[in-house]
Amino acid sequence: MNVESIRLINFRNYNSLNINLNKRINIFIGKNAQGKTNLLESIYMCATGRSFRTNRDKEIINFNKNEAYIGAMINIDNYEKFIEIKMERDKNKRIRVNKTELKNYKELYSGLNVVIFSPEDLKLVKGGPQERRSFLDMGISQIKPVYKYNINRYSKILFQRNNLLKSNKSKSEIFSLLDIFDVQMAKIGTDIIIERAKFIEGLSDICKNIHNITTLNNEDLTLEYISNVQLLKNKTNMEKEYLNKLKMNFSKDLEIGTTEIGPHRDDIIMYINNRDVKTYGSQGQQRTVVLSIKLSEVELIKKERGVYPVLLLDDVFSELDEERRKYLTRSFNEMQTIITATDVIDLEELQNVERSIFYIEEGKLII
Ligand SMILES: Nc1ncnc2c1ncn2[C@@H]1O[C@H](COP(=O)(O)OP(=O)(O)OP(=O)(O)O)[C@@H](O)[C@H]1O
Repeated sequence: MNVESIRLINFRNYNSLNINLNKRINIFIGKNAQGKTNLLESIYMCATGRSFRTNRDKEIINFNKNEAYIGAMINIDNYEKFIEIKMERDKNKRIRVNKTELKNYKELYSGLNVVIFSPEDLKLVKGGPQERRSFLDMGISQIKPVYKYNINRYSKILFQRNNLLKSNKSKSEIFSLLDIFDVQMAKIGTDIIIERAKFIEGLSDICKNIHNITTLNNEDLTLEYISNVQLLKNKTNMEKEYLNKLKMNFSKDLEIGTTEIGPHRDDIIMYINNRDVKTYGSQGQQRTVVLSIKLSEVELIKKERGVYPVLLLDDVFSELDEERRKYLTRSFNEMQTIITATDVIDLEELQNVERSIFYIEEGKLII
């Protein structure tokens, strides 16, 4: 799986860019604020349909323009696919796959899997639960299109349910009107929780090994998935329990004007040697945990899809010590890797692997 070429028009600080990527290693070098992360962002968008930096597409359009375009030729199992995204101010973006426009831009399943690793990912450990849920959602959606569909439906129902809770209708009227939402919520929410638990279980197994290696057997990393709906083997029973919990919590939900029960409150706890990393981990330990999780995601995608994803590394080399840098470098032996850095980087472990080096200045390629 690889990105063959990318074309950007009025995308952030790129007025116009056409670039053919190497199947293996691509290194983009440039000073700060020249457009390196912007380029990774455009590739990420072709894979997932959205940015990893913002939910507001208009931020992506060049300051002085009204529309932006990304076109990427991708190769999946030797089959080429052309993904195009067009963004206009005050309009929803439009996405085309092989020249056919999607009815809904939220339905993009490009088949291109990407894993991004950047210094910002420290939020995965240090940030709030929202960061970890978003990691789960982006990760699972790339492997399972139906999950993405369920997440969109769940968000809509949650929004409607919360609006009803805040409305000035009588308590009994709200209670009876909620029924239709609750049944759907319990059904879709159960599917979401089951998928998340499966994902964490798979990730956790791989993570244990990888983290053992990245810490020279010093640390035992475990990931625990937390939900306020109990995970049961029998899906029908789980849905029933979930529905029951929603009903039991009705008075409290009404009082606070929002829904407390469901996967929108899920979290992941990460432990090193049985201690919560968020609370007790040093900055270096937290960084290594993120590295282990990201590399585990790569392996999980390989396991689920049979091919490696494209790895996007945003300026991470300067943050890692020698040992971890070497480990990371060896891990992208088999996949297309797109790296950004402010200086030339030395990949001595991969001397014989083909690579292209690009220099970026003010949104332009310097030849
Ligand atoms: N919508 C936009 N229109 C034009 N320029 C933009 C837009 N959004 C961001 N930029 C510009 O893009 C540049 C930042 O690009 P980017 O984040 O890719 O930098 P970078 O090369 O990765 O830098 P660093 O090494 O500091 O992370 C900034 O100069 C910023 O002003």
